[in-house]
Amino acid sequence: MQSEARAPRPAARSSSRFGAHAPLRIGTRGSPLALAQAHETRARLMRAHGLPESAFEIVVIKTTGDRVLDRPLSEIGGKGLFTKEIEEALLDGRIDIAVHSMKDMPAQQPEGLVIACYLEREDVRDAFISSRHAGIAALPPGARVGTSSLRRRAQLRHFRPDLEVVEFRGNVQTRLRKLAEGVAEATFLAVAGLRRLGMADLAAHPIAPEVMLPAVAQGAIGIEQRAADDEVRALLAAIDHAPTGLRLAAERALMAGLDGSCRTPIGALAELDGDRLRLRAEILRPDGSERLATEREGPASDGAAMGADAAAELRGRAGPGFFDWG
Ligand SMILES: NCc1[nH]cc(CCC(=O)O)c1CC(=O)O
Repeated sequence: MQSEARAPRPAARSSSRFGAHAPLRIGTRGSPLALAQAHETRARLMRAHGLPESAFEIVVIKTTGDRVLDRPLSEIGGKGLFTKEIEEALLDGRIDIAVHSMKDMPAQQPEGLVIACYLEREDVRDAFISSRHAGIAALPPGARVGTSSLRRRAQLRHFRPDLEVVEFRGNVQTRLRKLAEGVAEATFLAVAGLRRLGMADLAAHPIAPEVMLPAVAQGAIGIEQRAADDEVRALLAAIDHAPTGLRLAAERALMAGLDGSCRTPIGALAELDGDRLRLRAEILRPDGSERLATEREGPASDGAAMGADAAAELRGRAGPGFFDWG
């Protein structure tokens, strides 16, 4: 392959099945954020392996979550609203890898697929977005706040029960338009998504995790592949950020232990300090009337066990019906 011969750091992959004539097919949703993440993944692979852009093909796949825009995600139900169609394409061999916002990924992947590669995690915080107010505490009594996230809704109502929450769906651009139209006084967006979209200036008011603990895996991009595809596994190993994987192992084990989905208000954040990991976790009643929080600290390699243990504690304290609307 001529292009590889020209590369500054030729990868030891002369027998690779990928190249300009058989590009590595990268599956992604078509939203601006998803495309930005797919482009970032491609750029990292190009750099790590000295490959030209023509060695990759970006394949856009429409998911149920993209198709149904008039109802809250929590109502459509089912797991993996943003991932099912993409995973089918992976299993069918129509794509070779899939780039995901890990926040939107169910705790378990279908048989035959794995996430073995994470890009370095971005800022994990939510940003408070409003043209008139500087933060949750500054909102006038009874103000309307737009969000479609059960977690953000519950956390907000826990902190400010007077506020009215209105349903806010659609991608980042749609939500900002609704805000400009005055449908609500404020909304929330992940700092990470805004940065990836080149809209970091909108994230002027990040919210401390103590006030709004982020969603499991917020700010992390994961790359899914067929479990048996060793060539892809080796290719991706060069761009894997291991500390991010350790943090997500803890948070995703927590979610699995709580049977978490879009319908359960869960916040979680694992942070590394050297080889120690600290996991903070909380669950809330959907109306925000009660919040149960816990923490674990231990060796970074024990994240999954810590997540499972924290989940068991919270499940026990919550009892049945905790996640039902009260
Ligand atoms: N649920 C949609 C979604 N999935 C990932 C992000 C942001 C980027 C990230 O957290 O990695 C967003 C938008 C948002 O919550 O503001």
